Amino acid sequence: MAVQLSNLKATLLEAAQKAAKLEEGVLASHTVAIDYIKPSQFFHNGKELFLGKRFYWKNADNTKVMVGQGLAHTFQSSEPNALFSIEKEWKRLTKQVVMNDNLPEFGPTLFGGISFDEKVEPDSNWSPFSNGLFYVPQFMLSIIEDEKVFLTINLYVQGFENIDQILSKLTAQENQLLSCEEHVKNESFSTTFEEVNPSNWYAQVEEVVDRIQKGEAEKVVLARPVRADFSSAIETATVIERLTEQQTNSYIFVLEALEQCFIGATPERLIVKNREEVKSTCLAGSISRGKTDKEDAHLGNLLLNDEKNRKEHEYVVKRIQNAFVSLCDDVYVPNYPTLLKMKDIQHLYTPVIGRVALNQSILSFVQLLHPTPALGGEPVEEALSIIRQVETWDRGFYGAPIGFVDMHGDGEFAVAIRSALITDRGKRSYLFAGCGIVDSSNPQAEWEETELKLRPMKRAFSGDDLS
Ligand SMILES: C=C(O[C@H]1C=CC=C(C(=O)O)[C@@H]1O)C(=O)O
Ligand SMILES: [Mg+2]
Repeated sequence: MAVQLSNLKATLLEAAQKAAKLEEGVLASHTVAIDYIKPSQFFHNGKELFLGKRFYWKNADNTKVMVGQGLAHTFQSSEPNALFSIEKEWKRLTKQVVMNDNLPEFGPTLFGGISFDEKVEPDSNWSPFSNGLFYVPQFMLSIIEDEKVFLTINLYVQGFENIDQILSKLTAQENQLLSCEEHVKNESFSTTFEEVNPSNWYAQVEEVVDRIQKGEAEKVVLARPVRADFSSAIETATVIERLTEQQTNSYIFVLEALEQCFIGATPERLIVKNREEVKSTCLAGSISRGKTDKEDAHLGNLLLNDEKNRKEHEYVVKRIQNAFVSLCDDVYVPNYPTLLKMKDIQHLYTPVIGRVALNQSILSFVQLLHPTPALGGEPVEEALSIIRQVETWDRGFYGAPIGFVDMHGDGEFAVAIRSALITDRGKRSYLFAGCGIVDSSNPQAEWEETELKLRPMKRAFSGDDLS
């Protein structure tokens, strides 16, 4: 057994004492080092106990995996400015947190995301997510640099009641989560994909190009959904394993909300903050991968020198750079983009690095940066208003920030693209892909670009190679 009961009990009792004194709930957070367990297995082991209350996160440079199960505390907001109220409550909780003192650097973590456009009322598929949904998990597995493995148990404690009963329940749940009885299967799911209104999408791109040419906006990112129906309920852990294997330099994320499951493998970092250092990524401008190294390099060169793609990219660089300048002391941005290559696609890539005052929280960056022109457009309000008029479906959390913040206000958020919403008890899913429309965009080329962007999720769902 990983967690010493007497130690956990001491943490809970201390939190109970504090809660009684403060006359409000206090978060208890207890972390111990444990033996390695495959994170997809840990996720899978919680299916019975915690379905609908789980999350999964792997960062793109493969240095951190976090898997959350169960809810110690939920932050959900349907108000505008969801992040603002969530941050306020998070600060209150972390100020009073009680932790076991052997690993003080691993306090509690808040994981979740916000919707792409809080002015859009969530449709029935997205309503469990509201405008913002964040979890403090009851159990969290953290794997750092592939070797340091920790289990955190969090509990929101309001008084002394039933601590022994709570302890025995936590122990039983912990045993179930760490056991490896039923392995994750790698079965194929017979899948049919159906474009939701394809001909309409061509007309939408034409309309947006036309409106850009008339000067209503400079760039608008237009997206489209694809529906997938599975012959039998899809296994989320299987999809996680395939994405991990196939999208090695992407973030992999899952956020469950009741019966819905949002999942994806995105290459795009919105922001990472580690003490004074903050980094973002400008990712916009795309071309396919070549079949040979020579063809791949040739395509990369075409992309680096393509006027339309450079323009798409430049809007993103300018905006993120300006946002950083407003919050940071020092900002570094290279003069030219380089290439970021994934399995199916290559992108123009420019990192942005800054230094901030220690008391800035990552959430202020999320608030300021989202939506970047890689997902919204330029100018932002004009682009959002065109998206609201032209797209007839709800993006929900697609294209929006997803990630975590720790008790110091540090953390990391990715942009939730290359993603899908699994619904209908695993029998159906909606995949999403978008592309940056500028004055010279061609509907057919943009269609093909979104096809490339859909491939990782299609491959992970169907189990087919698609190469
Ligand atoms: C909107 C998406 O991609 C963005 C990120 C990288 C490249 C993009 C592009 O070239 O259009 C998009 O701005 C998506 O994958 O759904
Ligand atoms: Mg593009």
